[in-house]
Amino acid sequence: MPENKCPGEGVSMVVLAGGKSSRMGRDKCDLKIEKSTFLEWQIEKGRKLGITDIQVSGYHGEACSVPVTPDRFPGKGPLGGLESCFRRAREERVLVLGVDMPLLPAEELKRLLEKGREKTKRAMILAHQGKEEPMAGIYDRDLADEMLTEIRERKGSVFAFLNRLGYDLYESSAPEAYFANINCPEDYKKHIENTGS
Ligand SMILES: Nc1nc2c(ncn2[C@@H]2O[C@H](COP(=O)(O)OP(=O)(O)OP(=O)(O)O)[C@@H](O)[C@H]2O)c(=O)[nH]1
Repeated sequence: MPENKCPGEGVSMVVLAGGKSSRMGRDKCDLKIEKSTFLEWQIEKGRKLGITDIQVSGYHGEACSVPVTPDRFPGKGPLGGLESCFRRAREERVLVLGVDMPLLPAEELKRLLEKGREKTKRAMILAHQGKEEPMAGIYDRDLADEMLTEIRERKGSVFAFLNRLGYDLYESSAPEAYFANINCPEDYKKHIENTGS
């Protein structure tokens, strides 16, 4: 088979951008990194990978360069966001990326996409030094119904869902800083503001 030149071919993307941002005290999507907002910064990574079907999940703000999909069941957390977006995704596999992992480079997502082509389970998530990141993963679009069951009948925890489902890991050896979750003002100061980004 010829090598796939475009890493994002056959893949949709969902940027998770809902929730309360309660630890940050303001919407994390609107924080700045290199003159961009976190939200547009993450969307741009999908474009760089050649993904054309990109949705933003649950964003409460006004300006966004791609379609925003509201949560069908608000308050159900990230799984609720994914459930809504997966129903609209055009491709069978979906790259999921949290808005609060802005330091994860497109190159690392490219590797995840490549590894994801060999996945044996219906989801593959990124891991780093034993820490698993379900908000950076490749998921099958047809998981939407099972996600709905998880949020209707259980607590809707992403990890509980994945444990029930079974999932593959892509264990990354990239530098630790790439995996920073920017959740509170201290994280922002430490990883972005004070680094001159
Ligand atoms: N669509 C959608 N996304 C969510 C929801 N809750 C969290 N997220 C996203 O999931 C990722 C991880 O979110 P968390 O940091 O756990 O939660 P948060 O609400 O953003 O922040 P905290 O209130 O500080 O816990 C982020 O990309 C959020 O934007 C939700 O209810 N709907």
